[in-house]
This record gives sequence, structure tokens and C-alpha cells, in this order.
Amino acid sequence: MAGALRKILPFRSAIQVEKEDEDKHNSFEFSFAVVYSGPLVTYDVPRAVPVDLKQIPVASPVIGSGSLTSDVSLPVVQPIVKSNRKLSEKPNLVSDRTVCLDTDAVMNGNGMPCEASRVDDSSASHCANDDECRPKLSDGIRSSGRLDFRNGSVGSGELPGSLEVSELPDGNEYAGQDSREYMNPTNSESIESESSHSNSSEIFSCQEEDHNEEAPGHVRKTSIVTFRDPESNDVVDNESDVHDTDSSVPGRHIAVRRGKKGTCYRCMEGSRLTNKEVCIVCGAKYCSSCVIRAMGSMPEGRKCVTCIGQRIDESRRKSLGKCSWMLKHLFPVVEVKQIMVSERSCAVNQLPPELIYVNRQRLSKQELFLLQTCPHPPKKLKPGYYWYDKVSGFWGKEGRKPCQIISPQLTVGGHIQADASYGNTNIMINNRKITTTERLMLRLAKVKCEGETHLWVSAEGDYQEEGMNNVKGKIWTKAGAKLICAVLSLPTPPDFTSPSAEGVNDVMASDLEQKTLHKLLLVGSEKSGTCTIFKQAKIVYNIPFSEDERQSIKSIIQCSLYGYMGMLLEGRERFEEECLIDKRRKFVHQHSSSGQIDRKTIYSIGPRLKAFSDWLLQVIVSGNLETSFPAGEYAPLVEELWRDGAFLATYNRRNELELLPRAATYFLERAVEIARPDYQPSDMDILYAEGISSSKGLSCMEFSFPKLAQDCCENFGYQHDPLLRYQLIRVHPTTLGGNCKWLEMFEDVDIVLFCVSLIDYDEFSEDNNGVPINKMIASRQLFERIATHPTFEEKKFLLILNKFDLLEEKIEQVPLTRCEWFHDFNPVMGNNPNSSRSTNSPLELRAFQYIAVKFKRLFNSLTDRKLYVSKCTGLEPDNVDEALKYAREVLRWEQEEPNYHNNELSSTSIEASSSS
Ligand SMILES: Nc1nc2c(ncn2[C@@H]2O[C@H](COP(=O)(O)OP(=O)(O)OP(=O)(O)O)[C@@H](O)[C@H]2O)c(=O)[nH]1
Ligand SMILES: [Mg+2]
Repeated sequence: MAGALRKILPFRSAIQVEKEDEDKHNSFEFSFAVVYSGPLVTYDVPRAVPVDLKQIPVASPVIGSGSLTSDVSLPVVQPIVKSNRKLSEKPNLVSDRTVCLDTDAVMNGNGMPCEASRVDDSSASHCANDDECRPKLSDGIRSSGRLDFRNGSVGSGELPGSLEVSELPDGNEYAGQDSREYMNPTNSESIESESSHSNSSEIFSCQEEDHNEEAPGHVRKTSIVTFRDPESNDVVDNESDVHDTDSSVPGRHIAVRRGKKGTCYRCMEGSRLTNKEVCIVCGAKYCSSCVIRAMGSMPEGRKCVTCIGQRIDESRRKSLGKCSWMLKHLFPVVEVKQIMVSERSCAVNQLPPELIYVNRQRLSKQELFLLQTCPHPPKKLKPGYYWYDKVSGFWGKEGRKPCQIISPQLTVGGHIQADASYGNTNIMINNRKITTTERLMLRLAKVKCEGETHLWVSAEGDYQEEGMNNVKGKIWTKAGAKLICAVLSLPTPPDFTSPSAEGVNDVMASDLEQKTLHKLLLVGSEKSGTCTIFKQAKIVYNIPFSEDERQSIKSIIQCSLYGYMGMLLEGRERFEEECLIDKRRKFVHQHSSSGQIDRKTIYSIGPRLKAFSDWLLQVIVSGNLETSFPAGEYAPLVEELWRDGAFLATYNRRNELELLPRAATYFLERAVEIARPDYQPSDMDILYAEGISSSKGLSCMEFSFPKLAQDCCENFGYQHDPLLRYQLIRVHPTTLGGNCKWLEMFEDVDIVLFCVSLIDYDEFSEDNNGVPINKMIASRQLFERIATHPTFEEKKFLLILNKFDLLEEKIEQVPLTRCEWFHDFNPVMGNNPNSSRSTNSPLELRAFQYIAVKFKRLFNSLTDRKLYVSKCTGLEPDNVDEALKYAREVLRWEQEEPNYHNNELSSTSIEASSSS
């Protein structure tokens, strides 16, 4: 019978098994009907129809068929057989749902040697060639594109049931995809189900784990095949109940907790709060009383004794060599150091090259070595798929924008693919389609790349167009390039050592990874005060303005000064004209006959200054102010003007000049000093200046809140964490493009600070079509666009209502109802000392609260979320500090919401609780 059964097992026919004794392992159970010879029964007994074995079709091996090459995989349907093997039995083995019929990767179903069968991790150490012995981890795909074992953890046993042979398309791309998904543990299920659909039978499904008891509390992770009932499609045999999410490390022990959740894996005592040390292989956690017994002398770092010699759990790689509190208390310093050194440096704990793909090609040992030892290696390299532009050194994760610039020209991995970073622009850099973020960076840095562009970019950042033989420029010397990269989370070259030209501190940048960085995006409509708040924050948090910024601001201030003087000179002409008209009227009245009148008035200037005035006004009208004033050249003329009585008389009437901004007085009073070539702007000058740097649209600074004594008492028990860093990114609305399309570049910001000028309610600007629009309404429209932008779906929003000082002045003269949106502002003012605080509070404060609630309701109706609001005067350092600290609190509430909800109050802020 056994022989007959063997005959109907196509598996045996398909693959020749050499050793007869292997049969013993095929301990399948079969049931057969026998002739009934018991007592007579009155009811019908179903009859078993005899089967003629010869009539059962049997698969036979295909030998030397011309139509089949060794590359072809065929689906083989296996008989349904149930294995009764118990969990506790030593497993024989393992299989997988896919198998290659290639000669060098023969499926081992009956103990036949195959490449994969040699890779049981326990046998790895016995292999001479580590590469050969090592399991083909996590992908069974070879560079040929053929299928291999999907899970390398194939043991040298036999198939406990049957096999499924499937066929997948050839080709690297597919191969990359398949194995890529497989590396992602969460995807393994979907791969499985997809595959089972594509195969001839739905009665099998693969389970990745089999728990083969190895040591107390440990199981070995392997693969088994389970079976489905053909009728019900239910799994009829599921031998495992533990799922190791890290499918990339076959054969690795995984710990099984025997006690309750949170207890020590050895003594089964303690709770979640008990301090524990974790095994970097199996994840078992031991309390301080058990750790030494469980881990011994730790020759390979923190591993259970039974896990020594095994690969680490890749998800724990980042903790390698980082000593824990417990070890420090258990061992002397020297010993702890030794353990940590061993943990980091022992061979078995090193990154396995076969788990790293560069440009869709698996790395060899040598390539990995080259990558790790080059002058600028990838940071925090871990198993995964990467792309590498060998020409420029750009390096990134498959499907992502670049994250680093590493040493160029390394011979690692394959050729870069056009879709390596899944870019969807029509710009190619060194044969890679770049991402929209990179395109934005190029545009902001003014690298010309319109339409279909193919650029070649060298490691130094020189770029040229394809087919052209001339370098068009250097990306890294473009104004603002580094700043823009910092804002957009794009890398800059590692040897880029120019001083923090645009305000991003280099030292900080390198430390960035170790610290928690919160990104705050500051945006608002034109002239709302974002730039002032940004500069104020720099001053408050002691972030020095770089030399470039100071130079840039110096010329902005000097240009503005000439602009203000132009306005005064224009006013002088008007005043002179008015004076002359008046004089003429008086003259006619007095002399009643024609004659010569004295054209000289108190507003008249001499010919030299008149020529300068005419020329200046002409320059302003032509819009060439910025280019026409080499620093300091006209300083003597400015001095002369300020000695001139006519000019001073005009200056005294400056309030009548509507176009002259308020900030002008600040600079005009020091005009002579500012016009000089050696002028150096003070921090206050910088604050009052219009703008900050040449890259007008985008500014970025990194800072941390200084620790203040009163922080703990005033700021809701705030615990100062010096490692918490913040990045303030200020972006001008024009930089966001039509419909704020560039907003998606700021997907990684943590909070949006939207700035509104409180005095905009009666002012008008022009919309895109040149139609006048109330500036408050324009602000609201921008707010609506940003609040509802998909990029900010989950983001916190803090509204900064700015220019409160100006509101104080204005609200007395201009009613808030001037803006149609505020038509129902009707404050009941009370002088009664007994009435509530709100009716006694000043008008400007109530106007602020009213506007805040308007925005809160709007935000809530649009997003169903809370809007936080802060009152601010951008020119006041304390106000800006308070607004940014409020943003910090909001972020903190987000993380620890239950603990902090009671603390949503802030003296100058309208809290979420008051919304709606
Ligand atoms: N009095 C007063 N003036 C302010 C305040 N905030 C900003 N300003 C002034 O308002 C003007 C516009 O402020 P900016 O900071 O340049 O505004 P912006 O949002 O950068 O607007 P753009 O210039 O369009 O980029 C400047 O002259 C500032 O000095 C404030 O709180 N109080
Ligand atoms: Mg400005």
C-alpha cells in the first residue's frame, strides 16, 4: 500500500528522492475502506467503490523536454494530506509556497539537498562560506529574477504535506517588488493571498511560523504549510499561534512569554513598571534579578544564552551599543563598556548585506563594506531598499526623496532607475525622475528647469543640461539653496561648510537626528507680520543673524530709506506747489495786477538737491530702486538733504503723507547714519526692516526654548527638555503658488501658525483679478485654503492675531463693523465696576476676542477640530515668545492630551475650550 501511495504522490515523481530511509519521515496517515463483515444492519450503509490504482493519473517527471527550459516553473497540485505531527516533535521541515525548478535551487520536499535547505540558522555556523550558508533572507528572488524560496528559513527536513509551485513573472522589477513587499512584514499576508489566487489551487495557504521549541521560552521561527479544507476553505491545521512580525530574520529565536503581560520572561514576576533588559535577538525581557542568569557574560551583547550566535532582531539595531540603566547598575563601568563594544562589533551582529538593496540589487559583503567605510557613509543604514545616484552622491530610500548625500562613485548596487524615488515630475537628474519637493527646491533656488529637463549634476553640485557641454551653475552656491533644503527636508552636501548663510546652524543640522525636532510653519497673508515675528523669534532665542542676512538686510534698509526719502521729496513738491498756489492767490489779492511773484517757499530746495530729488523720484517710478543704489554712494547727498530746511519742514508734516509707513520714522531719524557705507544694522533695525533675506519667500531657523526659572510655575509645570528643538519656517503666501499647491511640501510640519493682522478689517488689497478685496476677507480665504488643505488634515493650528498695538489705536477711530464679516460686533461697554469682567475689558480686547471666536467657529465648521488662538504684537519680544510657547504647549497637549487638557489657558490666548 505504501508503495502504491508513493506512486500517486506526484511530488515524489517530480523530484527524485534518493534515500529510501527518508520515507520514514513521510509519516502520513491514510484511511481506507475495508469490506464490512460485522452483524447485519437494517439501514443503508454507504458503499466504498473500489479504486483502480492504474486509472489514477500520475504526474511524471519532465526530462529534457525541448519545450521546457529550466527557467520554467509549473504549478503542481498536490494531494490533500493531513499531517498529525505535534508541535513538540522536532520538525522536519519546512517549505514554502513557491519553489524554483531551477537546478541550483531545487525544492527540497523530501529531504533533498537544496540551497535553501542549507540555511537553517543553526547550521549556518557550520558552513565554510557564510554567504552560501546564509539564508536568502526575506526575498527568495535572485538577481536572475527567478523564484527561490520565499522564506530562507527552510530546514533540512521534509514536506509535512504538500507543496505548491507557483510561477511569477520574470524580471528584476517584479523581483524587486515582490521581495520588497516581503521585507515588509505587514504585507506578507497580502502577498500570500494574491499568490494563492494566481495559483491553481486555493486549498493551501502558507503560514510563516512554526514554533519549534528550542529552549525554555523560545521558539524557532520557521515556515510551514498549512492546509485548507477544500470544501469550507477553513484552515484545518494551524500549528502556530505566535506571529513574528520581523520576517526578515529567519530561524531567529523569538521569545514566548509564559507569565502574564509585563512580567519577567524567566521568573514570571513583576509588572510593566518593572525595569527590564531586552534580548536583542528574541525580545525576551528579564528583570534585574534574572538578567545575568538569562544572559550570562554577554559575549555578543544583550542576548539570552540560547540566542548567542544568532542574528539580532533588525528592529532593535538602533539600540545596539546603547547601554541601559540596568546594566550600568549591575556591572562595573569597564565591563559594561566591554559588553557594549562586543554588542556593536561582534560579527554576527553586523548588518547582513543581503538585506540591503541598492538600486534594486542586493549588496554583497564587499559592497556593504565599501558603503560603510566610505568618507560619507549612509547614516543609520538598516535593511531595506535604497537608491543611489553614483554621480552626485544622492542617496534615498526607494520611492522617497533623497535623504542624504553620501560619497559619490561607489561601486555598489545596480544602475539607478528612472523611477527610483517614484518622482512624477518631468525633470530628470542623472537619469532619475526627481520628486516634486526637489523640483520646488530647484525652482526656489532659481535653477532653470522648465518643461522636460534632463540635468546632469556632479558631486560638487555643478549642473548642466543633457547634450550641452557647459556647466550652467552650481546648485550649492545658489542663494538660499541650503536654507530651502533645510526647510524641505532635503540633504545638503556633507562638506558644505559655508557659515550658516541663511540662518540654519550647521552644528545644529548635524545634531538634528539625535534631537526631537518640531516643525512650526508660520504663514499669513501679505503684511500680516510673519516676517517680523520670525525676526523677533531670532532675537528672543539668540539665533544670530548670519553675515549674509545682515548684508541682505542692510541693503534692504538702505533701499527702503531712499524709498522713504523719495516719498518725502514727493511730498515736498506737493507742499511747495500748495504754498505757491497760496502765495499766488495772496499776491493777486494784494496787487490786483500781474507781476513777478517770489517763487521761493519754505519747501524750496537748491538746484543740486532738486536734481537729486528728480533723479530719485524717476528711479522709484521706474522700479529700479534696488539696483540703483550702490551702498554709501549717495551718503553725502542724504546728509545735505537732512541739513536742508525745506526737507526738514516736509519731514515735520510726514503724517500727512499717507504712503509713508509707520516704520519709516524709525529709519528716517537715523537716515544719515544708515546711508553711510559702514552702517551696520542693529537687531532692532533688522526687526523694523521690511524683509529678511534675498530668498524672500522662505526663511528658516532652528531654536530651543531657553530654560527659565519661572517656566515651572508659570507654564503649567513645564519640564524643560534641552533636547527638544524647534524649527520655525516662515513662508510667504506667494511662495505657495496658486491654490497653495506647494503646501504639500510642508507635510512634515507639526503645527501651522497662521498670522492675521488685526488692523486689516478696513483695508483693501487687490485679488488675483485686480478686484479690490477687504484684507481681512482675503486673510480668511487664505486661512480656509490652508486649513482645508489635505496636507494639513491632521495638523494642529494656532492663529496668531497680530498687530494688537495698532488695533488699540485704530478701533477707537474705525469701527470693526467696517468689515462685512464682523457686521454683528456689538460690544456692550460698561463702566459699572460691578459688571462682569468682559463688559469692562477694553474695546480692543473684546474686538480681539470676537475675531478669535469668528476664526474658531470657521475652523471648526471646516475641519471639525479645535483652533488655538494667540494675541500678539510682533514688535514686542515677550509677545512673540509667549505665542511660540503657546505653540509648544499645543504640541505637548497633543502628545499627552489627557494630562494637559485642564491647562489650556494662557493669558493672551483664546483656548480651544472657548470655541463654538
Ligand atoms: N506696530 C506694529 N507693526 C507691525 C507688527 N507686526 C508687523 N508690523 C509691521 O508691519 C509691516 C509688515 O510686517 P511684515 O512682518 O513685513 O509682514 P509680512 O507678513 O512679512 O508681509 P510681507 O512683507 O508681505 O512679507 C512691517 O512694517 C512691520 O514692521 C506689530 O505687531 N505692530
Ligand atoms: Mg514683510
